[in-house]
Amino acid sequence: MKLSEIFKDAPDIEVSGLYTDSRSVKENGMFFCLDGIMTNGHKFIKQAVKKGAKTIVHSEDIKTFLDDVVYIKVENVDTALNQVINKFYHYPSEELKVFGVTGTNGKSTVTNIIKDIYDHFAPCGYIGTISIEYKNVKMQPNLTTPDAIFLNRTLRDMVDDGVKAVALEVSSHGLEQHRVDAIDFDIAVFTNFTYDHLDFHGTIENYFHAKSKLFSNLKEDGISVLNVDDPKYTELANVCHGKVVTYGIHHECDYLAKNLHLSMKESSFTLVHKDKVYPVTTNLVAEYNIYNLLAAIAAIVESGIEIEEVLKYVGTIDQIEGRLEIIDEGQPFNVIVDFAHTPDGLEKIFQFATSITPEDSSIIAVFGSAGRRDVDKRKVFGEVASKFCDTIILTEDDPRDEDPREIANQIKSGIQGDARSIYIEDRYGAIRQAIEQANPNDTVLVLGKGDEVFMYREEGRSPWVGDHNAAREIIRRYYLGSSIS
Ligand SMILES: CC(=O)N[C@H]1[C@@H](OP(=O)(O)OP(=O)(O)OC[C@H]2O[C@@H](n3ccc(=O)[nH]c3=O)[C@H](O)[C@@H]2O)O[C@H](CO)[C@@H](O)[C@@H]1O[C@H](C)C(=O)N[C@@H](C)C(=O)N[C@H](CCC(=O)O)C(=O)O
Ligand SMILES: Nc1ncnc2c1ncn2[C@@H]1O[C@H](COP(=O)(O)OP(=O)(O)OP(=O)(O)O)[C@@H](O)[C@H]1O
Repeated sequence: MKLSEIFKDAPDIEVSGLYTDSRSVKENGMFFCLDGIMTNGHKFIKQAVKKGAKTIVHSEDIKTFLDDVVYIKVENVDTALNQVINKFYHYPSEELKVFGVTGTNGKSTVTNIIKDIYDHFAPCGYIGTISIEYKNVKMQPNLTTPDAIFLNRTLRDMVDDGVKAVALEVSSHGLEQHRVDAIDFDIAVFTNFTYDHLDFHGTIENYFHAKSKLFSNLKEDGISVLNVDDPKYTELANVCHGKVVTYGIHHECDYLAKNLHLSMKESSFTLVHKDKVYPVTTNLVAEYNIYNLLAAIAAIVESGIEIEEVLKYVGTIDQIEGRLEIIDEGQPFNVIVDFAHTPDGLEKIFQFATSITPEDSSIIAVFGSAGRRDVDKRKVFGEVASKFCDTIILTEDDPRDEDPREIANQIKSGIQGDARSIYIEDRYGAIRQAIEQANPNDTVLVLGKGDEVFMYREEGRSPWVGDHNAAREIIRRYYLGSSIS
């Protein structure tokens, strides 16, 4: 594309690509100087030019102008970037039905359910923590919500590949850092709001404000799908732009689940919508997943698909990797791998474990807490776990450059009552200990990493076998004593 097609009165030079990182700039690229947390893109103009940048978009004054480079000064580089992205990639999100899902917990689950169901009607993509997926493409993401350039390039690829809708996980970081400012959202979904990410946002108010941007910035004919049972519902409803629809279990709402029956294998409930009742049976288990399912059903129905059609597919939703993943190798006790990594997420999975574990049996939980992230939640993890668990095995979970034993001690400081806790640094060893000590009917919970097959250590991201693979292998090899196929 020509620079003159992007900026009025600019020279007629070719722009080959858009970049915010000087290290990845290519010949004839346009480099945007963003001010970040660690550093400032304005410092890397020389490097960007050396790598081939011919246009620099900046907001700060430039001391030395380099030859053969076009400098474009703007008021706000983030705003300019998002406007240019849309021109450069030809407004891809306007050609898609875009579902944006935000909230503390449940984003991956709700987006995956939306994709799973919507795919029955038209090809739907998914972008989030677990993967980036559409048609035959499946990629491992670096972030939950990708940076704006990558995100819009991917959406353009989706459109060109015939994809009609996308379910996008929208993190509070992504909202705060303008990663989704170029996206034309049709439906914005709110799951819930509890404590998380205060290391980044500083205060709970800032965290909520970041989340609420998805709804307050929605277009006039956009639709917000809100959890009526969440304490933040009213506050959020007040800032929503466009139509608001609600879902829930405990308050009157547009998509109401009543008469819940929950078991280890499936859940059923009566869905009340527009004075009609629909019996629903789903393979999703645990009450919080009823909320996730309601959010997805509401979003898809509001996007224009008949409710009767949508409900045909809720019984066979694909297992979402690492989310309440039941590991069944024939052992006489429950083993569940789950991505719970917030106090509320932990509480919810412990409640589920309590509901499936006989009173005279034990709940054994294996978990840690991430290094360099939300230090204050560690003690709370201990408090929550000790309310529900008989044995707590503390272990490493993305320690980064922190000492995992010190993190475990901070979790331990919250443990109260009779719960027994031990520390086994090696995560594989910790899972093995839990499985070897489990008695029939006990429940073993392996929490915090979900489907992740990497671990952030001091030296960076290193491979990890994955909790689900570790649990399966340990059950077969050490518990059942059979060889691995
Ligand atoms: C805290 C955070 O979100 N940081 C993101 C942010 O980094 P930053 O603001 O520190 O950027 P910076 O390093 O100061 O650099 C400023 C600018 O200079 C540029 N630069 C920098 C160095 C250089 O040599 N050349 C250069 O051009 C950078 O590309 C950037 O444009 O902008 C970067 C570029 O887009 C992101 O890669 C980076 O994500 C980091 C890697 C990250 O780990 N983010 C996590 C916390 C995150 O966003 N997580 C949420 C999900 C959370 C959840 O729900 O669990 C997510 O959406 O993934
Ligand atoms: N609706 C919910 N309410 C409370 N907890 C939930 C809910 N849905 C999922 N969880 C818990 O949170 C964990 C993470 O779920 P999920 O990956 O869907 O959330 P997320 O918001 O995408 O998290 P992240 O952005 O950190 O990946 C689950 O493994 C489960 O323990």
